[in-house]
Formats: sequence, C-alpha cells, structure tokens
Amino acid sequence: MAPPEGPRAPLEFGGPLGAAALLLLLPATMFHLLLAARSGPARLLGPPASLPGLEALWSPRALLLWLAWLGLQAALYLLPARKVAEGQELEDKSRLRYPINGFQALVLTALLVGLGVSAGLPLGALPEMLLPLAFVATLTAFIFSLFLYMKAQVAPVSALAPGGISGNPIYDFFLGRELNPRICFFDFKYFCELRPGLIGWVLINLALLVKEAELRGSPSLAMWLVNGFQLLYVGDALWHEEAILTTMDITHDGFGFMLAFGDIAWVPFTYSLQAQFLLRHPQPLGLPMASAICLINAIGYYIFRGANSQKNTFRKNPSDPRVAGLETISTATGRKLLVSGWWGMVRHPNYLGDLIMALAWSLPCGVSHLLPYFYLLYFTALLVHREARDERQCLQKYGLAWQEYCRRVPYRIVPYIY
Ligand SMILES: NC(=O)C1=CN([C@@H]2O[C@H](COP(=O)(O)OP(=O)(O)OC[C@H]3O[C@@H](n4cnc5c(N)ncnc54)[C@H](OP(=O)(O)O)[C@@H]3O)[C@@H](O)[C@H]2O)C=CC1
Ligand SMILES: CC(C)CCC[C@@H](C)[C@H]1CC=C2C3=C(CC[C@@]21C)[C@@]1(C)CC[C@H](O)C(C)(C)[C@@H]1CC3
Repeated sequence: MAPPEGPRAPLEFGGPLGAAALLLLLPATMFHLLLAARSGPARLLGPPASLPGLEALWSPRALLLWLAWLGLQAALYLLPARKVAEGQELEDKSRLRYPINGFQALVLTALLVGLGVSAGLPLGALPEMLLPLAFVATLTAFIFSLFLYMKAQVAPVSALAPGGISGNPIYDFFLGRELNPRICFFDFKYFCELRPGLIGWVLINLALLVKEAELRGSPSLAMWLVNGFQLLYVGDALWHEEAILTTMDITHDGFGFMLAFGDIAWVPFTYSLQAQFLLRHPQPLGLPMASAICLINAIGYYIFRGANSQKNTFRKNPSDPRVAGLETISTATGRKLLVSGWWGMVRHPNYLGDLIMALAWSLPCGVSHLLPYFYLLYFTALLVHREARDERQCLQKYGLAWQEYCRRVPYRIVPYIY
C-alpha cells in the first residue's frame, strides 16, 4: 500500500546509503567478534587471524538446532499466559493485546534444558557450533525481514511506522515498515525482542560455562560472574515483560532488518562475547576484585530497575502512592513528565544504570584485551544515538513542556558530564 502523504520522519543512520552499509557491516562485525574471541590474540581491531570457509559456516545440524529453538520458543509463547496486557494506544485508537508469559518461557526452557542434559544432551558442544548457528541466524534474519517487508506492502497505512515509510526499499527494509506485524495473536516484534535471542543468550553463556568446566575442571569465578550478571539482566527483562510495551522499539520503530537481526542474531552471539572470550582466555580474579565488580553491577541494576519501574508505574497510574508525591510538568497532550525522583537526576537514568552494568560485565575479563569491552563501547554509542532520537521525538510530542524539562534537568545520561 502507498505510504501516507505529508511530512515524513527525517532519515536516520545516514539514509539509504547508511542503511545499505549497515546491512553488511552488522553481520560482518558479529562474525569478526566471534572469530576474534576464539583466536589467540583476541584483537578487537585489525583483521581476524584466518577467515572461515563455507564448511565452517554451513552445517545442516546447526540449521536443525536453530529451527528447533525458534519452534520451541514460539510454542512457549503460545502457551496460556498468566496475564494478557494491552499495549499503548495506536493511531486508530485501538490497543493490541500481548501475552505475559516470558518468564514462564525462561523457566520452562531451563527445565527442558536440564532434562536434556540429564538425558545426555552435550551442552558443552554448543560453543563449537556458534559460528554455523550465527550463520543460520543471520540467514533467517534476512529472509524474515524480506517477509516482513512484503507483508507491509499489503498492510493498511495506519499500521505503518513513522520511520520506515521513506519510499526507498533498502532504507525501509532496514528500518522496518510495519509497526506491529502480526499473524492473529502472534506478534513478531514482541516475540523476537524478548524470546529466542534473549533466552538464547543466557543458554549460550551457560554452555560456555559448562565447556569451561569440562576443559579446566570447574568454571572460573570470572565466568560465574558474567553468567550471573547477564542471567539477572535477562530474568529481569522477562519478569518485567510488560514494561517493554512502552519502549521506543514497540511504540515507535518499525520491524525490519535492524531489529530482526538485532533480536535474533546480534543479541545472542555478540552479547555473549565476554563468556566466549573467557573460555579461551581465562582470567585470574580474586575475591576483593570480584566483590567490587558485584557492587558495581548492583549499583547499576538498582538505578536501571528503579528508573524503569518508576516511569512505568507513573505511566500506568500517576496516582499510585509510589509516584504520587513526585514533582511533574504538565504537557499539552494531557500526559505529565516526571521532574523529580530518578527522572529529575538526568533525562535518561535508566541508560546510566544499564551502562554501569555493562562495565561490570566486562571487568571480570581483566584489562589485558579490548575485545570484552566491545559491548560497553557499542552500547554507549547505541544509547547516545537512541537518546538523541528519543529527545527529538519528545520535543515533537511535548514541545514547550519538553524544553522546560530540559531546562530543569540539564544532563542527559551522566550527571554533570553528559
Ligand atoms: N541492552 C540493550 O541492548 C538495550 C537496552 N535498552 C534499555 O531499554 C530500556 C528502555 O529504553 P528506551 O525504550 O530507549 O527508552 P525509555 O524507557 O527511556 O523511554 C523513553 C520514553 O520515556 C518517556 N519519558 C521520558 N522522560 C520522561 C519523564 N521525565 N517522565 C515520564 N516519562 C518520560 C517518554 O515517552 P512517553 O512520554 O511517551 O511515555 C520517552 O519517549 C532502558 O533501560 C535501556 O537502557 C535499550 C536499548 C538496548
Ligand atoms: C544490531 C543493531 C546495532 C542494533 C540492534 C538493537 C537491538 C539489539 C536492541 C534495541 C533495543 C533492545 C532492547 C533490549 C535488547 C536489545 C535490543 C533488542 C532489551 C530487550 C534488553 C533487556 C532490557 O531489560 C530491556 C529494557 C527489556 C531491553 C529493551 C530494548
């Protein structure tokens, strides 16, 4: 269907050229990281020691395993949910409904994996399959994004996202045209954002821990910390699953290659980079340092969770006693903006907490290599860019009230610094 007339959102990521470059660069970066983590020098910058042939990338066993994983997560998504939540109001004033059973999917997956392992499933063999698994995940992301692009051609105009209707096929394929592509109750974006990739990430971490125990007798303290911190992060995301319904990805961004690849390939295979690194590059870690890193993670988590929960509670019910006493600014839309509490400290306190946790995930890997700090570097860039996008949208939405908020809360992410 033709895109709507009228003002269009400004092009992001350098427009069609930037999008075309990212289509190649993102998968290339992911494979570079996978190869670097298993190589001796583990260099973040510079070419990998050797390039894999097709036989190292393509494996029918990996394809089967990958399809079984997607099938399992889809089946768990379709199980009866403890709650069905309503999303934000859409342009046509309707609200979509979403099953809240992500945490249940995580627990059931853990039980199934536990059963499998006790029946002889070799979890420690998974790290050897990361390359072909990442390859089929990338192929799936391309094919799936093509399907999403075609599906959007026949979707009603009201179902399209503001950012993905430039009319340029490469740009729209990358950013995603349809806001909430679904087949019946199955919401592709919501499913992909929280299930196969996020749960896959902790499963890969666990497999790396098991492999380390096989190789060295027991997992290292550093490996335990990385596994524990990231499991907490994923468990928290699934426990607070409903909160994702107010994030930018669900309310504003279309579902195209960027999110499809990000969700199902980038997250599991690059977010597990620290554990991949530790398997081949063991790092000594004493108890005092480990305790300090735990404290950093706890501070980050406290800020991240406090800020996200405060905003969610406020958005759901501004007269909830937990947020009713906070200072606010009224906006012309009828919605208010918090100007005290976490959201009075900086304009994105949740990003600050997330970044502090990112640092804690890298520190167990020591300071001899830059590679395990990739997540921290990438994530800083992602959040700075995301913050700028969000500010633009908020200024458009709230106008003068947003300017007043920026005046009262001048720092974006880090108090007195940025
Ligand atoms: N690990 C990862 O790879 C990633 C993690 N994240 C994490 O996801 C979480 C969600 O991030 P994201 O969706 O980017 O953005 P936020 O959750 O920060 O949401 C931004 C929205 O919050 C509302 N808002 C902003 N300021 C205020 C205020 N003062 N009072 C009330 N509402 C306000 C506005 O929406 P409105 O007014 O319409 O409600 C704004 O558009 C973050 O914790 C982030 O760190 C994000 C990206 C990647
Ligand atoms: C591949 C590209 C460079 C960028 C892709 C970005 C995506 C990987 C991220 C965009 C927003 C995300 C969120 C989470 C994971 C990463 C992606 C998909 C999130 C689910 C992680 C867990 C958090 O608790 C959260 C708040 C639920 C996150 C929501 C945003």
